[in-house]
Amino acid sequence: MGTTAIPAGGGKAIVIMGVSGSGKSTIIEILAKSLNCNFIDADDFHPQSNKEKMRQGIPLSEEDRIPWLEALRDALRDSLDNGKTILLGCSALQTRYREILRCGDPNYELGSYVSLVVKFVLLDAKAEVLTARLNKRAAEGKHFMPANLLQSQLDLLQIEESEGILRVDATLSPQEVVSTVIASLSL
Ligand SMILES: Nc1ncnc2c1ncn2[C@@H]1O[C@H](COP(=O)(O)OP(=O)(O)OP(=O)(O)O)[C@@H](O)[C@H]1O
Ligand SMILES: O=C(O)[C@H](O)[C@@H](O)[C@H](O)[C@H](O)CO
Repeated sequence: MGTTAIPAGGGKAIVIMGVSGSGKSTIIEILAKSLNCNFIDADDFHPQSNKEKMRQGIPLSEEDRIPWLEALRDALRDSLDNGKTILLGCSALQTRYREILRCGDPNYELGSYVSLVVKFVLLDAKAEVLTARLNKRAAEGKHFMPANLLQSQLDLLQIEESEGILRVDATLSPQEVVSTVIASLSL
């Protein structure tokens, strides 16, 4: 048999996406508890060189992002192959980046944007809200990502209506965001 079998057990991959400060790390932790499933924070998959670049206020390049996204795709595939639902918090700013992640689904056909198992949820908030959150987080010394990289991320964020991405208001409370995701995706 080949390697294109439908994932056993009907697991799903839910990718919580958006720019820095939108709440990906916060939401995946709470959602994972609600769904009793594993989660991956894409930050944990960055090589030290990527983190150091961001720490210095330099946006990642395509060359920095592609191997990172491919490693994340492989992690999604591993989970799905084992029939497990997995959550991923990842910026996934461009359609072509999301295409790499959709390939975690062994049956995904590139360009169709319809994967029954890899779904995207965009955490949506205005720049002012995000800047305030990032400044606060940086002041607390909690994260390597500086607020001055936010504009480069907003510039890169690309959403095509044909992708059918679920858009959720990221200014709701974390619990409300989680409840909305669960209800909207019938999880
Ligand atoms: N729904 C929310 N309401 C209010 N504050 C929030 C909400 N979600 C997250 N925050 C706060 O905003 C800050 C950024 O959240 P978080 O680190 O989860 O974002 P992120 O998208 O993972 O960011 P990055 O991509 O930079 O890692 C944190 O200080 C967090 O506590
Ligand atoms: O695509 C990117 O530039 C990266 O994923 C960044 O978004 C960071 O990982 C994240 O925002 C910091 O936590």
